[in-house]
Amino acid sequence: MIPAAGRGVRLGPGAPKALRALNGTPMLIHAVRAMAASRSVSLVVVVAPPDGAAEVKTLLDAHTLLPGGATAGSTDFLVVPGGDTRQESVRFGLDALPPGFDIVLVHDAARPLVPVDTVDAVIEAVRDGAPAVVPALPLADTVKQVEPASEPGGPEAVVATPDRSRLRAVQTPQGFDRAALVRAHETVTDDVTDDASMVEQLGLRVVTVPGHEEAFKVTRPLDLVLAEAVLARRRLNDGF
Ligand SMILES: Nc1ccn([C@@H]2O[C@H](COP(=O)(O)OP(=O)(O)OP(=O)(O)O)[C@@H](O)[C@H]2O)c(=O)n1
Ligand SMILES: C[C@](O)(CO)[C@H](O)COP(=O)(O)O
Repeated sequence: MIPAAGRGVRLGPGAPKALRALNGTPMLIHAVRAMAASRSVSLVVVVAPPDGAAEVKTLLDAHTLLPGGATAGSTDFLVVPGGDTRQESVRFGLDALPPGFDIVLVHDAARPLVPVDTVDAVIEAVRDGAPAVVPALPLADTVKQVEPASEPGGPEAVVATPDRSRLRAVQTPQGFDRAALVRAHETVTDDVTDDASMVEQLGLRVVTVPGHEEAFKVTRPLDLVLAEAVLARRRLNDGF
């Protein structure tokens, strides 16, 4: 499932983030291709901006989605309208998921360049029995815990420096046993930023697999520059 219903406020004014172009192709199309590149992915559910489902269907029809130039094959596509929060969008996607799919991957449209090996590693770990799996990377920076500033723009007091060796930055796709993910979305009411933390709240085991630096999230304007540079490098190295 690809939640793609966010506005992209941090990226600045413009179309919904997932529909903005990276080297001429909408970010969402890159993300769909990244997932469809896995032989294990047989259905992609795209959660579109609430009023953009028709536009997303048109885009999916207009682009080659599968590796090797195929336009149809073992991967099917479904588009559903999203909600006001990422959590709500994922729930709408889950509600629309047909029976017969026991493993669900949730992948941000905003991480369009995730390599297929990362996708496959997540699937493998769920198949091996983990109810929830997250790709994770060590942190490049030291992290500080702060108290909120007493006035807007004022200094924040540092209260702790967590042991960085035990912290991870997590990415998507996050992989789930479908029943665990559905239960998490039925049970957890806190507003959280990722699905794995909902499964954590059920007390189920969440494990990591190695993340990838190219699976970064396009969040701020500089990330667009980086994404286009990665695509240009791939074109040079791989010839596509
Ligand atoms: N109501 C929402 C909000 C977010 N998302 C999706 O969740 C993913 C991760 O969210 P993020 O990158 O934070 O996207 P935005 O919410 O669009 O970003 P911002 O907070 O800057 O507006 C994105 O693929 C985004 O489209 C979604 O499907 N529905
Ligand atoms: C799911 C996620 O991409 C994992 O890093 C992240 O939590 C999304 O958070 P955001 O607040 O929507 O950027």
